Amino acid sequence: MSTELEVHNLWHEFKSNKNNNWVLKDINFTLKAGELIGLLGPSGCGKTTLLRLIAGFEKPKRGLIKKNGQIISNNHYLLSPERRQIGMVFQDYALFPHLNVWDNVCFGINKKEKSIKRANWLLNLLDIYEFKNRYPHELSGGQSQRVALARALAPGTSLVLLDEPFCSLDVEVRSRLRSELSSVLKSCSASAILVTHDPHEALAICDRVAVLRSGEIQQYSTPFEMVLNPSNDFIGQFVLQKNILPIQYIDNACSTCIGKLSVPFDMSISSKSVCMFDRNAIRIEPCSNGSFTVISKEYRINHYVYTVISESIKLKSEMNLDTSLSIGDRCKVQPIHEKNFLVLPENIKCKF
Ligand SMILES: Nc1ncnc2c1ncn2[C@@H]1O[C@H](COP(=O)(O)OP(=O)(O)OP(=O)(O)O)[C@@H](O)[C@H]1O
Repeated sequence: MSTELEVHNLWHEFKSNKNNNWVLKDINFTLKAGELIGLLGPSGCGKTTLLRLIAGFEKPKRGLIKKNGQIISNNHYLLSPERRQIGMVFQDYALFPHLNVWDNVCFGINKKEKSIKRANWLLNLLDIYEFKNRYPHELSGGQSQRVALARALAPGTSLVLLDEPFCSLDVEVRSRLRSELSSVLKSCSASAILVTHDPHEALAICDRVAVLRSGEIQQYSTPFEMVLNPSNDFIGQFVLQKNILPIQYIDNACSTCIGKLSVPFDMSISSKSVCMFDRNAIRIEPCSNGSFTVISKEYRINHYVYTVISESIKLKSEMNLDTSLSIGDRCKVQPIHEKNFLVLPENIKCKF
């Protein structure tokens, strides 16, 4: 598979930042032709900035970006956005309000027979052919986003940047559209970068996921590898929604504030080690002198998710619907020993 995009040692700051306050720090990744990669991270971590650098709206302070082997950005060269052959799809659709669906999709393409054929093919592929003559205000959110995707792909684009494209859609439309996305991209032989802050979305549909935190990539791997081998506690907590607890190895046993855990002895366990486990790997029980307090209780279809806190330790526990704890109740937390407790000896640096 050839390489569509390469990002090498990319650093970025905005002019207003005077304290060496980098918004992006030493970003490195490649995108292969036909791949869909996710750019995942919490608000403010630099996802949109990275997308804007790739699109050519900003010049990087250090490092370079290559597309199909050619440099398109470095700190003294910027190929203009319209010459990059990169399509963009935004959260708010950004359709031209005065143009109908057909004219929106055909905007910016030549009106030769081949292009017209492709535009019609895309309208059919995205199931919006019947709305060809409608204006944006006559479309639903899902239909508008389909038009935006068709418009981004119409010029024969080989790379599409999608900035939180499903954010304003309701749950059902969102899940239908995102499950169609990879097959639409494959039909067009296009690669894409999908910006999202939703770990489920990124893990569900992307071939590889880059997780950003405070401008740094924490891990770039397939979803499977991320689940199997998370590189640090941030990946465990933010991406995999796991509990994290500091551990110590005392008297041949792994000790935590919720009791001893049966994890294999590991020479590399240190004072920086943590263990990671699922919400169903602990049980909470009412206990008037327990060291934890319930701070939230959320109803899910067949269980509750409780959040309990003790000093700086916050844990989440999935409990049956017959659990009678309420917010403010004291409780104790016990590990369920048959479950998996993964030890992270120390935060490991990201792998590429
Ligand atoms: N034009 C700008 N000038 C100065 N600072 C900026 C500018 N644009 C973004 N920033 C800052 O850069 C950081 C990263 O912003 P960015 O929009 O890339 O984050 P994000 O991960 O996309 O966030 P969100 O998920 O909330 O959209 C933020 O601290 C933001 O305040």
